[in-house]
Amino acid sequence: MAVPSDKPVTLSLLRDLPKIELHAHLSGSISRQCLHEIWLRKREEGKLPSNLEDPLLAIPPGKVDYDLKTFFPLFSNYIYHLCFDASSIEYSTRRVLEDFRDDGVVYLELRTTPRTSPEHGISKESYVQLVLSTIDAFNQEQASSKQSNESPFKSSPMKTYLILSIDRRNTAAEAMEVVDLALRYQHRGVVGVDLCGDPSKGDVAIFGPAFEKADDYDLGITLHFAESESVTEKELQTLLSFDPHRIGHVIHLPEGYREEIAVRKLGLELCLSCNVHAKMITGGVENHHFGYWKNKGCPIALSTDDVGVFCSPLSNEYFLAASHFNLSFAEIVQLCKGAVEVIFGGDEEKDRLRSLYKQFS
Ligand SMILES: CNc1ncnc2c1ncn2[C@@H]1O[C@H](COP(=O)(O)O)[C@@H](O)[C@H]1O
Repeated sequence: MAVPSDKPVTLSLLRDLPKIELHAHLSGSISRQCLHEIWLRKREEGKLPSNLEDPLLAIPPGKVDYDLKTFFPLFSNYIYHLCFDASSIEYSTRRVLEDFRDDGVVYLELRTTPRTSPEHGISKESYVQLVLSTIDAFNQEQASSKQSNESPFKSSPMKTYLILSIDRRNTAAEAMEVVDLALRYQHRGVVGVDLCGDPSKGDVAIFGPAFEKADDYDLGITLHFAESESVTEKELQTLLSFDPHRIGHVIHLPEGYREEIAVRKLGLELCLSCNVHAKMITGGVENHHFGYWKNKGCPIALSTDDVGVFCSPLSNEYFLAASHFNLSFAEIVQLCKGAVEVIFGGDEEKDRLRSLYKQFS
């Protein structure tokens, strides 16, 4: 039965709406509550690095005003000191998956930067294996579990895939290592590679060979693009020369780039709350460049970026878009349908998602 698409757009309707999340960083998606639980457990086991503050104090609930200067150190100075061994990486990954599923996400591309924790026997490869085995187990449970009847929409299990991130501080060799890992685990659900990290760091030109290889072997390519005001045209040209399928944030664009992006019909991963709270844009949601892009023909995937830090689940991102840009439910569904076309998970997944959205008249 078709669901009428003129329903009033409420947050609860948007929670039930089957959603696609394409831009979510694993470590940034861990809730404070989950970090707190890990902290308690590590303290009990006597494994807590000395003086590591309780997450509920270090990242106080309700605090979302992290800007680009205070945001990146959260990971290297704090979160990675809590999630450093197999049990904490597995536990946090699972909780992240549950949070997305509980918010009505039916297709998730989670991204993470392979990292090492030598004292705990974690190499970049075993880190990727740990995350993938947690995703595998979750995907299997999902496939075999009964879906809730409470939702007004025909529900579907959440299916998760992995994107491996190259950090802008990586060397060319480290970037190539990420691509090689992505290729080695393509058969286990790694679908793409990303370029992320502090936009004030590094020279992206050194990553050319890594992205060329990713492209040669049909990995999806997504790049953080024009995140900071200091971005140069040279950098944007270099990034476009990597032939990305999707780009994230897409904020500080010099003249001419909008047209180029529209001609290429690149998938845009737009993160409203993150950009507002981190002051990456001037003003509030109503000033977000989603307003510019919404009718320009590029598929848009509204995304959370780091829901653990900015505290706005995907349903809320859709709600913000609907309320600030006056979108009807039919327009929201249309937005979701657009995102289907730029997923990296292959034709079978696209068919599953297309048929899911067919229920809306
Ligand atoms: C403003 N938004 C952003 N811009 C750029 N990079 C970001 C980001 N949010 C997160 N990351 C990248 O993701 C890592 C944490 O997750 P993983 O350990 O990889 O799972 C951060 O260290 C940063 O490099």
